[in-house]
Amino acid sequence: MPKSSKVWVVDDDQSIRWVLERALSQAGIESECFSNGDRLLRRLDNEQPDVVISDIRMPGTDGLELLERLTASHPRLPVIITTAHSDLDSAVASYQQGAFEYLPKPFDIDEVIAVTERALAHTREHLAPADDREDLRPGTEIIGEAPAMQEVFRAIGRLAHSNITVLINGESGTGKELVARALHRHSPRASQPFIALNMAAIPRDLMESELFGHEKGAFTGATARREGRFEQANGGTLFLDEIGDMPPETQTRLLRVLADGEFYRVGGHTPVRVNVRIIAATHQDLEERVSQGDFREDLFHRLNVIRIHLPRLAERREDIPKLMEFFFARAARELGGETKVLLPETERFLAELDWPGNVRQLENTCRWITVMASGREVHVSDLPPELGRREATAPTGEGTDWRDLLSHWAHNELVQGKQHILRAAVPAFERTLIEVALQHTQGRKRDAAELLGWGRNTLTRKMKELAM
Ligand SMILES: Nc1ncnc2c1ncn2[C@@H]1O[C@H](COP(=O)(O)OP(=O)(O)OP(=O)(O)O)[C@@H](O)[C@H]1O
Repeated sequence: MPKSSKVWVVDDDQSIRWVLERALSQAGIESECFSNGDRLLRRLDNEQPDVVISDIRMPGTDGLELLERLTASHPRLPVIITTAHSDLDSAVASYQQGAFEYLPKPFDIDEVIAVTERALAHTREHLAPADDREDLRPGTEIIGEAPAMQEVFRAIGRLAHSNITVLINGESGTGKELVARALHRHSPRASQPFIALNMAAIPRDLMESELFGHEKGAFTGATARREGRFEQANGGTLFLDEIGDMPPETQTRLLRVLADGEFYRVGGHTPVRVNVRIIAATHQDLEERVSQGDFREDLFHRLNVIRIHLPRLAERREDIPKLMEFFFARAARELGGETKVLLPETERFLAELDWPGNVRQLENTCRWITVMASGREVHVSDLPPELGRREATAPTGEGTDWRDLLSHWAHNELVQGKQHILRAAVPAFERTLIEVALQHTQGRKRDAAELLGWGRNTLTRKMKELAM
């Protein structure tokens, strides 16, 4: 049986040392605390712990430096890195330098104990972690302190050395492409191309040529030979977004390429060999699509090697303020003007919304506010009307001219890059007036037409057009 195990804890914050020491002792694990990395290193000359838990930021030798020295001198010693500054970079850096685990603060004590016990078991089995370190690459700008996002960061960190196929799941606008790019940037293929392709955006009959390219004369309009995305991504990563929308015949071809590592261009007879890492994403329930016969099961299993789930924004509301701060800074840079800041009540109001468009909707809202709000501080009344801010302003609606609301709406549509906005606005405008007139006349169309200033036939025709 193993001798009594010892965990060394390094943190410059005395209260954290106290909390950890107490929690470990309650779990029956012996520990010893150090206020900085240098002390621990000195002690290491004549003694050795079974596990080290170290903070990442400390005066003197910081967590990453300590980790580097420990992995060099004691490659089998598991080091758990903790950090209050939870960001993707520290997670990835920890794993790249060989950390056993990464724990963002404030931590869940049960999790700390569970991880420590795993690390102790690891030491007992004498399994050395892989020690092929890579340089840390610069910021990836994924904001996420919520536990679910920390899981995502850990997954990216753990996958940093691999070329494995990954399937990313999550609603539209949750950051799937961003995560795919981070996976690529932290992979051995980082210096090679990253090619993104959205299956939902490509017409079905062009999909195969888009993916695999075509030879000259392969079909009408194929006036020259064209490289497909697979060839462009050779050596790098191909990100297949909305994979659930891939038509069955393309699924079959994709499966073959994944199995054989080669394909034929459309109209071609010579096989083309490629080495491409696939990262796929979908907002759909692919298992469900498989069970309905809409997605090939064998392809699903090939893609579903590692799965990363991105939660809806409403499931990580605690990240909303940080995300907004980040998007305000970006919007000010891109669109000009000052960086907006939220007043506390505005922040509270925004943190409670549902955000069906997820992070993308939040980002667009920040752009909108940057252009539209007059002061630097953002009041609830400065928010776009479709966020339902009315309840939060004067309940009577007094002082809110509908033309202001309409103009807010139109600005918002244009900021989002929409076109032909009259097509959406005019029917909505007519529908609203018709509904109100009908309410006033208890549904009598003849009278409602009168109130609107139309003939009865015009009203009937309009209602039909508007499917009312
Ligand atoms: N955690 C995050 N931190 C910072 N920016 C983010 C984050 N998540 C998403 N974004 C930003 O939000 C926008 C939408 O993200 P992205 O395109 O990655 O979403 P998606 O899930 O791929 O959407 P879709 O399925 O509609 O293509 C992008 O501008 C992205 O940079």
